[in-house]
Amino acid sequence: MRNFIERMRELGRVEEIERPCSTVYEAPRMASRTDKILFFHDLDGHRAVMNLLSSRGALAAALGVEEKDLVRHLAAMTYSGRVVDDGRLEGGVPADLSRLPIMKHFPGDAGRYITSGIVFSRYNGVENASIHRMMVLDDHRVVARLVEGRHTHTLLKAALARGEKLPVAVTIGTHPLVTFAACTRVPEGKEFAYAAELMGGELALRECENGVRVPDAEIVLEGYITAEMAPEGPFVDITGTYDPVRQQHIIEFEKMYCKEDPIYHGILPAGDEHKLLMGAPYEPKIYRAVAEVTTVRDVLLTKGGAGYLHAVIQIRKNTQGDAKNAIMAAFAAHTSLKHVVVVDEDIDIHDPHDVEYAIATRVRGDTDIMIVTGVRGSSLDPTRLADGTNVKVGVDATMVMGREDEFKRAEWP
Ligand SMILES: C=C(C)CCOP(=O)(O)O
Ligand SMILES: [Mn+2]
Repeated sequence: MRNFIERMRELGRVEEIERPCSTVYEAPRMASRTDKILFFHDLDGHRAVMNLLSSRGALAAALGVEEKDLVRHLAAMTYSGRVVDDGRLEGGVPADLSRLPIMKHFPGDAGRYITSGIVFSRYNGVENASIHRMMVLDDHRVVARLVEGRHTHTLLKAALARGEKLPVAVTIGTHPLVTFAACTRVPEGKEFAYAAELMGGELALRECENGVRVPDAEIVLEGYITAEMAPEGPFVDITGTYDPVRQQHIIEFEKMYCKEDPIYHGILPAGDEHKLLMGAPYEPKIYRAVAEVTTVRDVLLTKGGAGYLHAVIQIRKNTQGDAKNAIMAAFAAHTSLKHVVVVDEDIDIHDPHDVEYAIATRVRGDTDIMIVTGVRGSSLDPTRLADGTNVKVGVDATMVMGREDEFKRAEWP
């Protein structure tokens, strides 16, 4: 992470905050007003960064590609990087969360939340990595939101069924591409290989005392997810609304490992970094799925759609029904997706006005809108029903094939 910050410094993308700042609302509010990296030198006495990866430009820079090639580049990945064994993680001390500048973000949040913690777990030979929001209970315990049916939850269930706890190590302050890999729903056990591939081919891992392996990080918290539960939330998540209280599992930390003068990383809920990390990993997945049914050009999860619920897909139609097939492929690739608009190649998917123009001139409400009811939607969408189902809408905003001349915008020679 330090190398990445240094590179962003050279690009003029880091704002140094030398004055003392508070972890309660002040730092989160400052992060909401810029997409530059904020480097706090005194966040309640500690060093911390926010907005580490808060623009597509930053992600492209981290990957060493042009922004316009981002989705195509990611869609070509094969989850095939190499993991290098770097021995044991040394220097652990008893866990003490009071030594970290953990923030309270919004007034109605139930407490302080770790928002960038990657939960690495290992059970029965299967390893997983994913971010979970974690509400602090005391100096060594948090309660974590584990979405049912996802990998961490599945591994936990397997451990609990055998009367065991799930060994985990939570890292804070990793290279942003490692974080990006952890935010991607890869096939089971492929997170390290994907992170290594994104990083250029290799990723070194160290093993904690409980057997869990972790990449380089500013802070590592080692412990177990237990059978014990506690109320978690309310918490402002990706939509900027309060996600309600649920009973969730408690993580008990026994040890922590810190670099010298560690740099804590806080992700602002519903901020640009959160949107990028939660949404952008689905763009290549949707790209690949749509490529199976037609010629796909580009995919974007829009900021207005909370970076997570709305997709715009640019295709070149080969047959008249292609846009509808693309809609179905997208919903299958990202089950939390709610609304999707499919456009032609002449529409700039990064320009909301252009997308609206396509909707205005290429959509007939009776034939071009697909409504799917009773499907699994995002647990974070305020319109979901209690059973988790929701309604999805697909909009075919492409020209009718064979009648292109009637839809094409006039141009000067
Ligand atoms: C941050 C959370 C709770 C992940 C949301 O996952 P989803 O319900 O699958 O959209
Ligand atoms: Mn996984």
